[in-house]
Amino acid sequence: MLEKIKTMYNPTPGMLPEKIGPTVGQNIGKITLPSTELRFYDLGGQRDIRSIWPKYYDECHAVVFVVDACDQARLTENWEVFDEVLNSPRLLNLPLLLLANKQDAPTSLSVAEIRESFDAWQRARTNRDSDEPNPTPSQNKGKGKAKAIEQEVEDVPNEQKADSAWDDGGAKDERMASLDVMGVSALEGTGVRDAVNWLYIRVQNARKM
Ligand SMILES: Nc1nc2c(ncn2[C@@H]2O[C@H](COP(=O)(O)OP(=O)(O)OP(=O)(O)O)[C@@H](O)[C@H]2O)c(=O)[nH]1
Ligand SMILES: [Mg+2]
Repeated sequence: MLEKIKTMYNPTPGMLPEKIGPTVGQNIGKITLPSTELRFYDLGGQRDIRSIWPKYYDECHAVVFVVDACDQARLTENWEVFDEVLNSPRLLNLPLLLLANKQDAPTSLSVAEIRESFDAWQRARTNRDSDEPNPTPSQNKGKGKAKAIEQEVEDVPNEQKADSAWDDGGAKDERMASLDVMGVSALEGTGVRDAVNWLYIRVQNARKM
């Protein structure tokens, strides 16, 4: 994606798709637009590399999350990761764009399907969460209700506790309602200018506020 952006906006083209390997660490790119320079930090998506993402959160002005719209088998994993990004307090007020990549491929999910997949994943999680504090009578025997609830609270990982204690004033819900999803093909370049324009406008607007 970043290499395509470089090719489309810079005098020196970015790497050709066949030369691109998995991103280990970061790739940096810069494009110049009227009265603005956009600097991109492309971070690898592999599991072990994701832990470096938060190191970039304080400095960035917008986030673009690229999903492989052909890889349906990994969508659940994808949404788990995306949800973490979405809920990172340090990113909460920044422009966030979800890109459904590989729109050139016949098997790719459309923007509408990607959005629906995320919504469905969220609904399933909400249902799961509301089902959880429901121990079976045999599990509950002798413990009493209060004990059972206490146990559940203890089971919540520390990170999650901090997260739920943190009051975002409804910002998460607002973000979900206004989440922008766009279709792109990093291979063919379709949708890439729309995505860059989106970033350009949103970053400029955020600056004015
Ligand atoms: N058909 C199609 N294939 C693509 C497109 N973009 C990337 N690919 C292919 O998908 C594979 C992974 O591409 P990468 O650019 O390495 O993906 P990435 O998201 O940067 O992966 P990491 O760097 O590991 O995070 C490669 O085989 C690419 O050729 C696209 O728009 N269309
Ligand atoms: Mg990469």
